[in-house]
Amino acid sequence: VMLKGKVAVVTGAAMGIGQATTKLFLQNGAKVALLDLNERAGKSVKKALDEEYGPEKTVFLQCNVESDKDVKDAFQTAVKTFKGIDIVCNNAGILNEPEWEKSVSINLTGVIRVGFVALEHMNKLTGGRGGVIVNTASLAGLAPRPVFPAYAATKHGVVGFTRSMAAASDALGYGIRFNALCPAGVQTNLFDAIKAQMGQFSDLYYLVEQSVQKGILDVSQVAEGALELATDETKNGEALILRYNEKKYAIFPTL
Ligand SMILES: NC(=O)C1=CN([C@@H]2O[C@H](COP(=O)(O)OP(=O)(O)OC[C@H]3O[C@@H](n4cnc5c(N)ncnc54)[C@H](O)[C@@H]3O)[C@@H](O)[C@H]2O)C=CC1
Ligand SMILES: CCCCCC(=O)/C=C/C=C\C/C=C\C/C=C\CCCC(=O)O
Repeated sequence: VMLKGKVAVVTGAAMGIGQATTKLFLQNGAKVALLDLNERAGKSVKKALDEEYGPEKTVFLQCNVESDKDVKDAFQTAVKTFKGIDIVCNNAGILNEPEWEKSVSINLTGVIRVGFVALEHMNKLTGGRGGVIVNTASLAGLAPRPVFPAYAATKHGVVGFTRSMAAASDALGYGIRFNALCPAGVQTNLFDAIKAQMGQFSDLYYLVEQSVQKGILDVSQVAEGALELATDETKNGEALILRYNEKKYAIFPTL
């Protein structure tokens, strides 16, 4: 129970990596506010979690990370319900090359929006109790990926935002750690829909097939990575790379 007494907010919590992270955090004693656009899936997950952990451990809040009002309202309700926030998993994301502007809006603008709203509540300088923000980027945030360039751009943005906020937090004394999770392919709905979502790059689908042949991650492995970044107090401004049978921290050039 590494998270006893802690309160977490997870975006994109209704499915995939967000749902697995929510479950692992609950198993470790945290209370979790589940934020997701998909109300039906969110309510159904909440119902299942109520049976396993008790209704007081979670709250589901419908929230579109593209909406300032939704995000502010959801954080306010989470703080009121659980008396503060210690951990935020900024995880909601899509992969849709034809709708690249929407991808930027959710994957990058949404992560920045949620990060800044979280900061208002968690910043030690303004009455918060500090904590940690784990942003779900991707391996596509660290290396070029011809199979989905716009998605890769959003994820590079997430890594850059995370590392910059970590440095700002250090310099200003927010008491908040910022880390990025960088997984390779993970078995989720997003992964299953990949070919159609590649749009004009779908001729490169064979590269995805080649990569997948080596193996693909389970959501539980990514959730373990999120837990490590959330609990290891020595990690700030780090990017944790998760690949099939491999886990390591990214080494960045000092410029
Ligand atoms: N599946 C994979 O291979 C990998 C996924 N990732 C990243 O992990 C994160 C989670 O992805 P998965 O679990 O695979 O996807 P998923 O599609 O299984 O789940 C994503 C969740 O985010 C929610 N969501 C989508 N747009 C939203 C919005 N505007 N506001 C609030 N919630 C929204 C969805 O309703 C869904 O519940 C994403 O950021 C994705 O880019 C990173 C590396 C690999
Ligand atoms: C290796 C990049 C992993 C990016 C993972 C991600 O964020 C979403 C992936 C969704 C589906 C595809 C899954 C695995 C294979 C992905 C990319 C293969 C890249 C091949 C290449 O660019 O050479």
